[in-house]
Amino acid sequence: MNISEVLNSTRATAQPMPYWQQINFSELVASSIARQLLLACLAIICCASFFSARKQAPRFPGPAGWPIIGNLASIYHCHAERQFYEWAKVYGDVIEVKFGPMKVIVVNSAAAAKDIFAASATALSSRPVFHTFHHVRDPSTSPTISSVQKKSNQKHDQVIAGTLGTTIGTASFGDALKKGRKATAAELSKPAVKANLGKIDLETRHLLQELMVYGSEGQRAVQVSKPIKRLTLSLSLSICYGRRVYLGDPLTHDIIDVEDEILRLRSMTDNLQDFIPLFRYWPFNSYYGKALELRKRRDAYVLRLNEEIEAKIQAGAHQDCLYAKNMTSTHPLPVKELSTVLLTFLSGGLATASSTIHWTLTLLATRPDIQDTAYKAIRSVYPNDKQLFASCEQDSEEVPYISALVREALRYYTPSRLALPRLTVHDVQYEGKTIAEGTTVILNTYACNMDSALFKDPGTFRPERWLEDPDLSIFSYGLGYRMCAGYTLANREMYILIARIIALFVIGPSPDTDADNITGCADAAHQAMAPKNTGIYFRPRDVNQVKDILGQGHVEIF
Ligand code: HEM
Repeated sequence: MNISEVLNSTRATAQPMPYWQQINFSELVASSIARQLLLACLAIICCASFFSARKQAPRFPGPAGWPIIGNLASIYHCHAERQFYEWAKVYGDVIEVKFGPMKVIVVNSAAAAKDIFAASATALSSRPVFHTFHHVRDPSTSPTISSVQKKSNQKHDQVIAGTLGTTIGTASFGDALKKGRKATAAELSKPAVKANLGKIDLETRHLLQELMVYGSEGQRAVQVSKPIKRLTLSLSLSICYGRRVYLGDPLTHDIIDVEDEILRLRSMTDNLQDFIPLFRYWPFNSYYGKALELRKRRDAYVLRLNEEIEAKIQAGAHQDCLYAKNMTSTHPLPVKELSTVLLTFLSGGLATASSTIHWTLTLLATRPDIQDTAYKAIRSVYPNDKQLFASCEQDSEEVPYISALVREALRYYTPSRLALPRLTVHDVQYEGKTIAEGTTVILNTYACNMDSALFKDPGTFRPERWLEDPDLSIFSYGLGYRMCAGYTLANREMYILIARIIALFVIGPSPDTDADNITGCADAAHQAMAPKNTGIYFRPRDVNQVKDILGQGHVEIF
């Protein structure tokens, strides 16, 4: 057979068959049955969720949700706090929404927050447990073991929460929490903060020096996000381990980045797999690998910090710090409780205090009028910078306008806009309705801080409101039993830093600076809301005076 014959014979055999002959009836029947079965299953799931939603009539009003996903489509990856705030205008202060199949109560007004979180404080003393943060399916029993999961030989019942230590803010109610809270509260009390004023002095001087150097004495805009985070991290580490951190050290960046990513995994509105199990089996889902990697990196630096300080203590070369105090105490905390306290310090204020400082500087950059008022207020109390810097050792805040400015920044920007979710351990009654035991409750701190029944013109940034009425409530630190434990430290740190920056520099915006509390956010769904890192100018009011005052502290920033 020659080539043309071969081609002809192939063509002959490749003649298209009649359509009806091509149909494989057995495959068709099988695939259509499979398709119908799939459709039937979906229909059953939809009906079941629809009817179960109807059967358990919601005790609190709220927007209608979709089957399976509930209201997640309206709050995923966007400003959920704003969406809840808008829904509250339609349905009332306390609303019920669905995160997948899970019922969640969201509290959106100052009055309701006080009634529920303050009046029923012990009933709201726990935190819910989430799949990504607390439990991840054991890979040995999982049908979808990813390569990352296979590689790791750790126990997988807990991922982030099962690191060398756990934090107070994520712990469920129980004896361990009570002990951890007691130990942490002691280290964050007023006297403890007073004992650490010298550390706040040093760390704020360090930041001022960085603003001079990185900003070429006011010639260049400074990307302030990392320097501010370094400050808050270094403060925590010097309190806990007697060691400081520098931006030139990769460890600093590692801790800042890991803690930031961990907070992202804790966002209630950004982790669909926490509420819709189907997403845990989506083959391209990277959350599991991410969670394991973060845990590994966090364990590595906690271990490194512990080993370092132990070696220093043995060599007698350590600074005064919590770790050393515990080791030499007659009644030391057990290792687990100590780890909880240390890790709580490390992660507690890192993002929240940093974003409040960052927002305040962003606002000031766009509001020279507020800068002027603040500068005059400082000068009326401290005629020169030496007096201002020496006042750091004082126990009180002597410039009321600066206290009011920080408070207004906490209110208007509300860095932790949905606080941290709570879990009820008893039924809670509110206006004749019941929030049942075991319900997840969210305090919309943003909505409470924007409540027009409490604040006149809530959408306006106006520090004076706190001078007119110093007893106004603020919700940025949460409320009740699990309220923020670190607010005294955070307030002191922010007051000292902001007063010093305003005294030394004129703050200016870069072209993209956006101080709006919604459009200016770097990430709409982050657990700690920070502004975009657009760059800010810090022009020394008097270069020689700044060098003189900073030179007195001998701060090395590298
Ligand atoms: C501007 C700075 C800060 C803000 C806005 C802030 C905000 C919050 C919020 C909203 C909560 C949840 C409260 C609730 O559930 O009602 C919280 C909890 C907590 N914060 Fe802060 N925080 C800040 C700084 C700090 C600092 C500096 C520390 C410690 C170093 C800290 C330690 C804690 C702890 C331990 C909890 C958990 C309390 C518990 O669950 O019992 N915070 N914070």
